[in-house]
Amino acid sequence: MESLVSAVSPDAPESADAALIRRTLAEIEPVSDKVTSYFYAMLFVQHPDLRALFPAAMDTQRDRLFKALLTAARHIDDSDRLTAYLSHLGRGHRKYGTLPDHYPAVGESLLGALARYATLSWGPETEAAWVRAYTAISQIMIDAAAENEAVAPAWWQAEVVSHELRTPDIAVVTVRPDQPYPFRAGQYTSLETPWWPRVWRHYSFASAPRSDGLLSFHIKAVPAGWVSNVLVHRARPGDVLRLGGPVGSMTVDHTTRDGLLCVGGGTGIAPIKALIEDVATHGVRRRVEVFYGARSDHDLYDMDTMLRLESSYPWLQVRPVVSTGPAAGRANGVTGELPDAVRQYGPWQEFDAYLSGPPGLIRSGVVALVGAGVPTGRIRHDSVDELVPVGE
Ligand SMILES: NC(=O)C1=CN([C@@H]2O[C@H](COP(=O)(O)OP(=O)(O)OC[C@H]3O[C@@H](n4cnc5c(N)ncnc54)[C@H](O)[C@@H]3O)[C@@H](O)[C@H]2O)C=CC1
Repeated sequence: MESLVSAVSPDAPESADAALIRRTLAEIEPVSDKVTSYFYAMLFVQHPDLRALFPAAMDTQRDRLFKALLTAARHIDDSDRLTAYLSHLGRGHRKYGTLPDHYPAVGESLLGALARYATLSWGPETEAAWVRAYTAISQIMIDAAAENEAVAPAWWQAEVVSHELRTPDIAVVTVRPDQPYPFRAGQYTSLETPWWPRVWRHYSFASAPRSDGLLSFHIKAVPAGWVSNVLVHRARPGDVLRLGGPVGSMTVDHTTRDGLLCVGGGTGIAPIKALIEDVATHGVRRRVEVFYGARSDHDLYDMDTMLRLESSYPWLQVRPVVSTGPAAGRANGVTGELPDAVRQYGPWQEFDAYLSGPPGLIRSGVVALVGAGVPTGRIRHDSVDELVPVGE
C-alpha cells in the first residue's frame, strides 16, 4: 500500500527539521481550509498556465495535492516510506501533464500559504526546514516520474468496446487500450472520461490480464458521482477514455500455497473476480473462500459469474451475504453483515486475506479479521484514502 498512515515509529528520534515542520502543521490545522484556498489562489494567480492541469471545477479534489504535500512533510524523517509514497505520487502525476518545471511554482505557493497562516511558528529557521523538505519531496517525485517515463506512457487511450448495464445503476464497461497495458490481477487504475476532463477516478480491474488485452471495470453510478454517472449512463462503444498506469498491492502471493480469504462488498467484487482468475491460471490448487456482500439479493449483480466460477473450480467456494432478506436463495447464503459472516465461518489464521469494497467495510473488515486471528501482515486491501473517490 502506498499509504503513509502509521509511517513513523513512535520511538524514532525526531530531527530538528521535522520538529519545526510539526509546529507549522499544528498551527495551520484549525484553518486548513483557508490555507488550502490561499495556496491554490496564489498558484493560479502567479502561474495561470498551471490552471489547465487541474479540473475545471476544483471542489471535489481541490485539496488533494496540498494534502499530499502536507502528508509528505509530516513524515519527512521516514525516508523509506516517504520515498515509496512520493514515487507513487510522482508517477501518478505524469497523466496530469506535470513537468519538472512546475515544481518550483508549487513550492513557492506552499511556502507562501504557510508563511501567511503559520505566523507564530514561521521564521528563517522554519522556512529553511520547509525549503529542505519540499526540495527533497519534489526531487523524489521528479526522479520517479523520469524513471517511469522510460518504461511506460503517461497515459493510455482506451476505446469502450462493450457496455453492459447489469442493474439500473451498475455497468460492466470493457475497453481496448491503444498499447499493451501490463498489470496484475487485484490492481486498479485511474480513469478519465471525455465528459469531465482532468477529473480522474480509481477503478479496479475486474479480470486478470487477458490474452486479447481488453480491460473490464464494474462501475456503480453514485449520487453526485460525475465520473461514475457518465460511465454508467452515457458511455457507449466507440467512446475513448484515458487510463493512468496500474497501481495497488492487493495481488496474489504466488510463493505460498496458503488459502485465500476474499471479502468483496458491492462492486468491490470486481478485483476479487480478477484474483480468482489469477489463481486459476497459475494452476496451483489453493483454497479460495469468497464472501460476496450486498445490501439485498437484487444487488448481487455478479452472482451468476461467481456461480459459474464456483462450478468450474473445486477449490473455490462463494458465499453471498446480504444485509436484508434471503441471500440468492442459496443453501450457503448468509443474511447479516459481511464482517460478522466472515467471523462466523473462521478460523482464518492460515489464510491470506483480501478486502475490497466501501471504506467502511474495509475498516470493519480489518477489525473482524484481526479479531479472527489473521495477522495484519496477511491482510491486503487498497488504501482507504484512495478509495474515497473510487465510487464517484
Ligand atoms: N479495490 C477496492 O477496494 C474496491 C472498492 N470499491 C468500492 O466499493 C464500494 C462499492 O459500493 P457499493 O456497491 O455501493 O457498496 P454498498 O454500499 O452497496 O455495500 C456493499 C457491501 O458492503 C457492506 N458495507 C457497506 N458499508 C459497510 C460498513 N461501514 N461496514 C461493514 N459493511 C459495510 C454492505 O453491507 C454490503 O454488504 C464503493 O465505495 C467503491 O469505491 C469498488 C471496487 C474496488
